[in-house]
Amino acid sequence: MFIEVDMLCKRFDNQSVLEEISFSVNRGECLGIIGPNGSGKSTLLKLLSGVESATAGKIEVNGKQIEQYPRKDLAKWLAVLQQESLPPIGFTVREVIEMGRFPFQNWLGGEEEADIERLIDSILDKMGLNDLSDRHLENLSGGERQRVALGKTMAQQPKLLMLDEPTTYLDIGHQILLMDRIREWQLEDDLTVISVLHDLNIAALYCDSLLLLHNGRVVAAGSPEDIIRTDLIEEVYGTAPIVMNHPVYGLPQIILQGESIAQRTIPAQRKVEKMEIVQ
Ligand SMILES: Nc1ncnc2c1ncn2[C@@H]1O[C@H](COP(=O)(O)OP(=O)(O)OP(=O)(O)O)[C@@H](O)[C@H]1O
Repeated sequence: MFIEVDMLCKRFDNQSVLEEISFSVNRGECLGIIGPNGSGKSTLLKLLSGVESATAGKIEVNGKQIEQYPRKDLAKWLAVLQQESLPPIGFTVREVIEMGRFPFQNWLGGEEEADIERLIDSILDKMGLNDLSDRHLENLSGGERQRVALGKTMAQQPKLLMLDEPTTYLDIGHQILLMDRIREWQLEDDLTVISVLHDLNIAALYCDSLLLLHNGRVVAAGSPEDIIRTDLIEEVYGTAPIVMNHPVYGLPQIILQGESIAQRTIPAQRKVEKMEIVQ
């Protein structure tokens, strides 16, 4: 077992934000953390990445508690892709990606320049950033910046990647591109991935397992088929989507329903009285 979380609790002042969270993640697995706004997803990610410390409970990585790893060691195998984690201004795409190597360098540099060049070139290639490599970050679109941010974490060559809502602000093309690159990287390098995701359809398509949080507690954990169910989603999100199997991949996908939509004037030939719900 690569990561083992046991009875984790987090309180801020007197408010309990996470209660008795337990789960495990295998090496090379992608775990999606889902749940409504304020359910504790980002806080859980901060505890897992060592940014915040837990009030109670423990997190073990490879049999050792996360607090026992020196900061510098953590930075060598754990990368976190956060919203807006890029430097503000004045750096080119290539320079930012090179910054991913910082945890491995001493004050003299300390890495073979040719090796680093080769690594950065391959990342620029993989992320489709070749034509942008000399452009300044501040002149890029949101989707391009997010690709650079992922490139920077790739340069770090971590064993464990954590992502906080990586597809927010991205159009569907860039969402798929980003998730595909992460998935390929996961499979090629046996990378373990833990990602907070809002989009349940993306979560079902790209995650091996899901952890559903509500009010700081784990409501359910399991495969996408176990978790993306109308009853569970309604209990937690307060809206009941239709769940269907993806026609190509067979994975569960949700289709939203809303009261006011039913009241719209919809041509008779397009209306269906009742939809069969696939569970
Ligand atoms: N530093 C803090 N001090 C006090 N309360 C906090 C702090 N950080 C988070 N919280 C509270 O903890 C709860 C969970 O927040 P968190 O950001 O983890 O939720 P989330 O599931 O990631 O939400 P969202 O989907 O809206 O981003 C919220 O009620 C939030 O106000």
